[in-house]
Amino acid sequence: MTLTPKKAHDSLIQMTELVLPNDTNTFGNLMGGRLMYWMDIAAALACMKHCAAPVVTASVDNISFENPIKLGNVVHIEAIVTRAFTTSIEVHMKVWGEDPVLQYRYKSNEAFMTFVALDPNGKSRPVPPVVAESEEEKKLFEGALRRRQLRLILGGKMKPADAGELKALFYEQQ
Ligand SMILES: CCCCCCCCCCCCCCCC(=O)SCCNC(=O)CCNC(=O)[C@H](O)C(C)(C)COP(=O)(O)OP(=O)(O)OC[C@H]1O[C@@H](n2cnc3c(N)ncnc32)[C@H](O)[C@@H]1OP(=O)(O)O
Repeated sequence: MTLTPKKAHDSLIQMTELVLPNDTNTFGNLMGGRLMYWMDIAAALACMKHCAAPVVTASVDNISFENPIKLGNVVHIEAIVTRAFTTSIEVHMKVWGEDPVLQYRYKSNEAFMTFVALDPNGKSRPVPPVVAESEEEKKLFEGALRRRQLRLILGGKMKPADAGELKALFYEQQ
């Protein structure tokens, strides 16, 4: 089956949330788990925009929380697909906090998640290729193959010996 390629930019999701008391820990900061929940939804919506099918989260790459987000601050999440493989799609997310009174933004974190598209029987189904246009989209597209190999090795789905893209980074061609 040949699927029509779609622009990365057309998948963009911008989500805004307000940090309320029920979202925070005892320090008055947004709980990491609540942020990951919002990121999961934003990323899934970007994937669904891309592939027009239900998706499930297959994996979440490393997430580092650079700055706490305070009670009463705003969370901005941008999610965009970077590359599609056969049935899976990688999504890149950027997260900022914002003080809505003092009106400044600060970076919270960045992350990659991978989703798999499902057919009506719950089986994985093919997804359209991604067309990367901007310099940033091209850079993300280009790195996606290496990130995929790394996460499949860590997830026990690929043997390190088969990770050609990663090996090319570390070994010179003979
Ligand atoms: C009633 C209808 C409503 C419809 C309207 C829906 C509305 C919806 C709104 C959604 C908004 C919220 C969305 C939240 C989404 C969740 O939170 S979903 C819940 C959490 N996730 C899960 O439960 C998923 C559980 N895992 C699985 O089902 C299966 O392991 C998976 C992910 C489908 C993969 O299955 P598998 O048999 O291992 O598949 P396999 O054929 O080997 O590989 C398929 C693809 O998965 C990739 N893959 C497998 N493992 C990994 C891994 N660890 N890392 C990366 N990729 C992997 C493979 O590389 C392969 O990719 P391609 O090479 O085809 O591109």
